[in-house]
Amino acid sequence: MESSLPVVECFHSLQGEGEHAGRSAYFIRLASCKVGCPWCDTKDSWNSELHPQQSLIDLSTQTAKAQEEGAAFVVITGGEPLHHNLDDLCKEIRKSTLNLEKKSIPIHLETSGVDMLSGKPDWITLSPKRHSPPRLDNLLSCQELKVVIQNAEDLLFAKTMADSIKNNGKIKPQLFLQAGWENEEGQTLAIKFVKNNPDWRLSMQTHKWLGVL
Ligand SMILES: C[S@@+](CC[C@H](N)C(=O)[O-])C[C@H]1O[C@@H](n2cnc3c(N)ncnc32)[C@H](O)[C@@H]1O
Ligand SMILES: Nc1nc2[nH]cc(C(=O)O)c2c(=O)[nH]1
Ligand code: SF4
Ligand SMILES: [Mg+2]
Repeated sequence: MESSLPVVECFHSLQGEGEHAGRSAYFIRLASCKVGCPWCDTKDSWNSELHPQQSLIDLSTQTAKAQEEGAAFVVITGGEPLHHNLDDLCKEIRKSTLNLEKKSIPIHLETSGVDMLSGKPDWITLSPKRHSPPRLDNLLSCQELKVVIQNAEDLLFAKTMADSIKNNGKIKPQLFLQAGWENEEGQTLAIKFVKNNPDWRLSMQTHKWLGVL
């Protein structure tokens, strides 16, 4: 049982990436990541000791306030959020955001998928990493697969991940390539691949282009 979690930041913005890009979302960025991607854009989140603990009640109250202000869903990200057990956080969020129709705010999760799933998210964005591949059960339960492309090996890895889902899974996630930020090679490779492979779409980090959080 967790009553608090280390938090880097919480903010209300637009989802910048993937299928839900452009929609109003409240972000909870949990600290801690041991996956160690060399090009990670949130390295400040890795060491959880640098970030204060916030109570689950505070996090869910903030989420309920954001919902009142228009957030269509909450995104739990990090760091690597599944380094923590998310059951209690998600329970609190569901309780605080329950409306008269007995519906709670949808909970979206951004994860590399290296740890066991928790929290029963409504939407899982799985961004698998070549040097630290995801658990197969996570791969088979995601709604979107979003592979960051820095070089040609990453494209082969993206295809391998999609094939594993096709060969083992029942659900068919939307497939995205996301070019490494400020990586021209990644961008060129991703655009060419998507042009030739209509099952795949390009995910832009639109918030970075716009200069917002
Ligand atoms: C910072 S991660 C946090 C969630 C989780 N640790 C993960 O990797 O999915 C959020 C998203 O940003 C992506 N990302 C991180 N650094 C990036 C970069 N330099 N360029 C493009 N995407 C990046 C990740 O692959 C992931 O999809
Ligand atoms: N606007 C915005 N959209 C995002 N989608 C995923 C993000 C993340 O860091 O997980 C992110 C982020 O940091 N900002
Ligand atoms: S798994 Fe996510 S947070 Fe961790 S290093 Fe990789 S991109 Fe960064
Ligand atoms: Mg981000």
